[in-house]
Amino acid sequence: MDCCNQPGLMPLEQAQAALLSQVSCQTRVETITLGSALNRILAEDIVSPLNIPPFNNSAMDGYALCAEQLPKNATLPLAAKVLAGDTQEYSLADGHCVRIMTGAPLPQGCDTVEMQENTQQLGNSIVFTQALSQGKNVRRKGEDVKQGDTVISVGTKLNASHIGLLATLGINQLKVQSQLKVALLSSGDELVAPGQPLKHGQIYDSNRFAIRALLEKLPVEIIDLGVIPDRQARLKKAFLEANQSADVIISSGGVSVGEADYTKLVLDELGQINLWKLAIKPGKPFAFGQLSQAYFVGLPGNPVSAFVTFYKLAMLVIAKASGWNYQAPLKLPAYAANKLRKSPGRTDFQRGYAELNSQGQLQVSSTGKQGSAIFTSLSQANCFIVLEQDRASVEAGEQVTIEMFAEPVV
Ligand SMILES: Nc1nc2c(c(=O)[nH]1)N[C@H]1C(S)=C(S)[C@@H](COP(=O)(O)OP(=O)(O)OC[C@H]3O[C@@H](n4cnc5c(N)ncnc54)[C@H](O)[C@@H]3O)O[C@H]1N2
Ligand code: MOO
Repeated sequence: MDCCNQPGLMPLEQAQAALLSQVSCQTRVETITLGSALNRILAEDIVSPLNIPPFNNSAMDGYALCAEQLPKNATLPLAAKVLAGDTQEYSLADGHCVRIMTGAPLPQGCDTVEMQENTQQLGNSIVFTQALSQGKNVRRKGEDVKQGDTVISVGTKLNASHIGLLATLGINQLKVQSQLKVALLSSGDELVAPGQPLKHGQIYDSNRFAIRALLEKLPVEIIDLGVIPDRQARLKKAFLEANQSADVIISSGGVSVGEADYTKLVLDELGQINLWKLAIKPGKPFAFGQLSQAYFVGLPGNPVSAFVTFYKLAMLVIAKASGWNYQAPLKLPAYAANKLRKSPGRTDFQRGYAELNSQGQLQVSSTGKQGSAIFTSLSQANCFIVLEQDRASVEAGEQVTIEMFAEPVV
C-alpha cells in the first residue's frame, strides 16, 4: 500500500450520490429566442405544433403520378409543373403526370414520384422506363413528427441538432433555465497568471484557465475571481464575495492537509463544508459543502486532479443546480494496446487515446505519464481509461473500460 491508498477512501459513486442528494435547482425559467438557445437548458417539453413534413412532398426532381396498376414503359401526358414553394394546391387530372421538384407539394391524386433519370420526354408526354413502385419518393405529411408529439424533453441541453429541429417546427420562443452563476478562483501563493514572468518557486495558474474553458461550454455565467493568495483574510474576503454573487463557487487548491491549506478553516466559518478523500486517482482530496447562499466545490490543486474532479463531480453539481438532465459519458470496452501501471486501492482515470486497430477492434493506448500534474497526457487523450478500484496493472491485450470524453471536454 502506498501513501495514497489508505483504507477508508470514499468510492466515487458514493460521493456523486451525496452531491446529488444535497443539490437542488437554483435557476429560474426565462423565455429566449431560438437564436440564443444553443447550450441552454430547456425548461419545458417541446410539443410539436405541426406535422413534419407539413404536407406530402417530393423527395426527388422528377414526375409525380398515380402509379396504381401502371405497367413499365407507361407513357403519360404532362399536365403541369410544381416547384418547391408553390403555395397553390394542385389536383392531378386522371391519366396524367406532373413535373415536380424536390420539396414541392405532391398534387392531390398523386401517390408516387419517379426520378427524372428513369424517364424520357416524348413531346409533351413522359415515358416511365422503369417498373414503378407505388409510394416511392414521397415524403408523407407527419412522417417525421406528428402534431402533438413531444420531441425534446424538459432538462435537455440544446445542441445544434435540437436547434435545427426547433427551427423546423417554426418555434422561435422557448422557455429555458436562467444561467447558473459560477464563481471561479485559484488559491496558492505560487501561482502567477500566464503572460507574467516567473520567479523561482512560482508556476503558472493553469487550473483557472482549464476550468474556465470547461465552464465556457456550459450554460453558466462565470465570475472569475482570479488567484487568491494563501492568506486567511484574503481567502475569507474572496469566499464572502463569491457567496454573495454566485450559485456555485469552484476553487482549486488547498483541500489536502498542507500547512497553507486554509480553505477548510475559512469555509467552516461561512458554512458547512466536508473534506472528502475519494477513492479515485487523480483527485483524492475534494471538498463540497454549502455556504449561506452558494454551493462550494473545492477541487484539488494538481491540474489533472482538478480537471478530473471537475468532470466527475463538479459537473453533477452544475447540472443539478441548473435543471439539466445530464447524461453520464459513454463507457465502452476496449483492448489495452500497452501495459497500464496501477496500484490497487483507488479507481484510476488514466488518460488514453482510443481508436480502431487494423482488425477493427477498439483499442486504447496510454497517452504517456499519468501523474496528477502531467497535463500533456491529458491534452493528447480522447478518453479516460477507467481502471477499477481493486484492479492492479493491466497487460497489453487485456480488456478495460474506457469513457469517451463528452461535453464539456470536447
Ligand atoms: N500529506 C499529504 N499531502 C498531499 C496529499 C495527502 O493526502 N496527504 N494529497 C496529495 C494529492 S493526491 C493532491 S491532488 C494534492 C492536492 O492538494 P491541494 O488541493 O491542497 O492543493 P495545493 O497543495 O494547493 O496544490 C497541489 C499542487 O497543485 C499545484 N497547483 C495548485 N493550484 C494550481 C493552479 N491553479 N494551477 C496550476 N497548479 C496548481 C500546486 O502548486 C501544487 O503543486 O495534495 C497532495 N498532497
Ligand atoms: O489525487 Mo492526487 O489528485 O493523486 O494527485
